[in-house]
Parts: sequence; structure tokens; C-alpha cells
Amino acid sequence: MISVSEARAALLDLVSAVDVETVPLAQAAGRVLAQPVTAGRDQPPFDASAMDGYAVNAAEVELHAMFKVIGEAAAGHGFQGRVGAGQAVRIFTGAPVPEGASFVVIQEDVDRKGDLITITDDPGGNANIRDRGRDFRAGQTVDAPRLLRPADIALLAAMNIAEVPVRRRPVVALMSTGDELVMPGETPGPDQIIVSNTFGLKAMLKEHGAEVRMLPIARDTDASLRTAFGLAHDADLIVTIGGASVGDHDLVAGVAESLGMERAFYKVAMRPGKPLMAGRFGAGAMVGLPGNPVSAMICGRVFVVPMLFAMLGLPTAAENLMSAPLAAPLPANGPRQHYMRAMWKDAGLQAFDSQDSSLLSVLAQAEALIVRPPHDPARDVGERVDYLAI
Ligand SMILES: Nc1nc2c(c(=O)[nH]1)N[C@H]1C(S)=C(S)[C@@H](COP(=O)(O)OP(=O)(O)OC[C@H]3O[C@@H](n4cnc5c(N)ncnc54)[C@H](O)[C@@H]3O)O[C@H]1N2
Ligand code: MOO
Repeated sequence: MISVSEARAALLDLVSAVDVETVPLAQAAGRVLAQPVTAGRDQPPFDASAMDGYAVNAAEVELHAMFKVIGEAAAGHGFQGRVGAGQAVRIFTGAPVPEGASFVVIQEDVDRKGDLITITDDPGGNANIRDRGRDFRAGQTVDAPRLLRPADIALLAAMNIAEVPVRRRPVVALMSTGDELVMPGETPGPDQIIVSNTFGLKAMLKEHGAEVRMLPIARDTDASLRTAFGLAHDADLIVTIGGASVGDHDLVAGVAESLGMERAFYKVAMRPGKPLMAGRFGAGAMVGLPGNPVSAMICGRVFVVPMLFAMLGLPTAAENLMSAPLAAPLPANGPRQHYMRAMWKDAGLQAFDSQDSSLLSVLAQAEALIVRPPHDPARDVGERVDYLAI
């Protein structure tokens, strides 16, 4: 059995960054920027008023000063003339500050009668002007790789970047295997259960940028598994679920190998998730997840998500572990790295009593996975432990 970090390294080795495609800006949210993009303009492109008021020469601003209003500057409609001595231009937020003006007195500080304004309240020292290029300048870049969040999309829009180079979504084919499985909504036979892992993993991998194809459930026969693998041949990554252990009906590895899968490893010293396997498969890779639902989901989070990051060109240097105090003691750990379902209590983490790898109801309540290294000694309340947010 190899360690979790050896498995992680081997899995990352099986994949490489997928190619780049260009998408319209409106479809770029949640995608990974693949090349730096550069602003073609300054923002704001002119000195702009930050407030509604009157644009005047700053040198003339003082309490009781009077000005003659000679025109108007609105957003999208600048004032074409020049503001001279004793003159003001009515101005609105976002409008270009006219030539000759260097201060915007907000309208609340002014008394207006006809064309004349008087400053009636101390306007303070803030000119209420956003200088040209204050947000960004032409030539400024947004660096890649970068997962594009809503704020990035707004920034790219302001930079006038209508087409965005992003990594293509890696195609992941998900295959559940087992005679006992039926789809949600179907009527299970007396010995059957509802397939859950493909749905949970689809949600997880989609959230992390994959295009997920759900294959039909493969039955526990060579022929059925072969057919299902055949449907996945063009995927970047094939993820099978179940049939990974040592039972007479655990056929996945044998069939995959007969179809050309070159095994990289089998079995990882982790709990849950021990019977994990992986290898190169055609132009892509295959990961065989254990069937127990919690094992499949945790292996998805610990291994398949970082593989997606690698395919998307995102950094994968280290597992993003955080640390927190324990709210309840933990017994000593065994020889496998244990991912314990836990929840927050009194600003610390408390592991659930039952850690069985079949309990989706516990996983669904869990807010974190406490990560216990192999042979970690018993831990007391208040001691810090590593955890993964989920
Ligand atoms: N003699 C041994 N038996 C087992 C070992 C072992 O080392 N020696 N390992 C155990 C561990 S640990 C795990 S994990 C499981 C993994 O087994 P498989 O990957 O072969 O999974 P299955 O047997 O197909 O299924 C296990 C369990 O999960 C249910 N399942 C499977 N797929 C799905 C799905 N897509 N959705 C919902 N539930 C699913 C299945 O019905 C079984 O109950 O092996 C142990 N045994
Ligand atoms: O290692 Mo298994 O994944 O405990 O359920």
C-alpha cells in the first residue's frame, strides 16, 4: 500500500493541462483563465466625478464662495467648454470633469438660485474626483492561471475583454458498477439500492470545472463493463465506482487492464478509500474509486478534485489543509491516514461517533474532514488537528 501523498503524486502524474479555448465573457465565470489578458484602456478613461454636485476650480473653493453655472456634465455626456474663474458646471456621478475644473462640490453643500450657487457648508478637502486610470491602466494584466470569480468577470468586462481564453472543461466519464444499483426514481428489487455515488461525484466534479458524463450503470459482468468503458473512450478521465475490492464480483481492474489500462497503483493507506486504483488509459487516465459511498466521495475530494485542478492548469502543489482545535478527544489512529467526518462545536471540531464508510447521512452533516496521519496518537480537547473543509 502506498501513502496518500504518494498516491496523490502518482495521480497528478497521470494528467496534464487540457487545451485552451476562447469563450464569450458571459460564459467565462467559473472557468480557468489560461493566458494573461491585458486591459486595452484606462478606467476611468477620464477624470470622473464621484458625486452629484458642481465642478469648479479647487483654488476657488471656500465657504460662501459664489459661482455661475454655465452648463452641465452628465454620465455619457461631457461638458464641451472650459470652466473659468467664478464658473461652475452642474455635474453628475460618472461624468467627465470638464477642463478647468478640479473639484466637485457636492450639491448638499450648495445653495442654488437660478444660475448662481453659493457654497453654504464646508466642502472638506476631498475633491470628489476619480482620476483617470485610478482603477486600472491600459496594459495592466490579469494573470493566468486564475479561477474566474464574479468579480474577475466584472473586471474583464471593464477592461473590454469580450472573449476570454480559458481551459476547456476536462471531460470526466463517471461509471457506477454493480448489479445491486438502480437509478433514483426507479423501483429497486428486494436486493437492490439506489445509486448515489455518481450523483454526488457529478455534483462535486462539476463544481470544480469538469464536464461530467454519467455512463449507464455497468453490471457485474465483463461484457457490461466493456460496453460502459467503450462509451467513455474519449474522456480525459474515466472514474469508475465500486468493484474495486477483492470480491469475486469486483471485476473493474481486470476489465480495464484487458482494455489497455496501465495500472499505476492499487491500494492506498487511507481510511476510507483503501481499494483505490489508477492508471493510464488510452490518451487519458482512469481512477477506480471504492464503492462505499463515503469512500467514493472522500477519494473524489482528496484525489479527483486535485486531478481536475491539474487538468485546468491550476496549482496543485500542496493539499490545502487547515488547522483547528478539537472540541472532543480522539482515540489513537491506526496505520492508515484517516479522514474523519466532523462538525464544528464550540469553535473546535468534533468527529462523529460513527465513521463507517457507508453513512452518507453522516457525511452530509459533516462540515470538515479531520485528517489524521497514520499512527497519530490519541488527542485531547484543545489540541490542534489538520482538517479539510468540505
Ligand atoms: N475481504 C475484503 N473485503 C473488503 C475489503 C478488503 O480489503 N477485503 N475492503 C473493503 C473496503 S475498505 C471497501 S471501500 C469496499 C470497496 O469495495 P468495492 O470498491 O469493490 O465496492 P463494491 O463492493 O462494489 O461496493 C461496496 C458498497 O458500496 C455500495 N455501492 C457501490 N457502488 C455504489 C454506488 N455507485 N452508489 C451507491 N452505493 C454503491 C455497494 O452496494 C456496497 O454496499 O470493499 C470492502 N470489502
Ligand atoms: O476503505 Mo473503505 O473505503 O473503508 O470503506
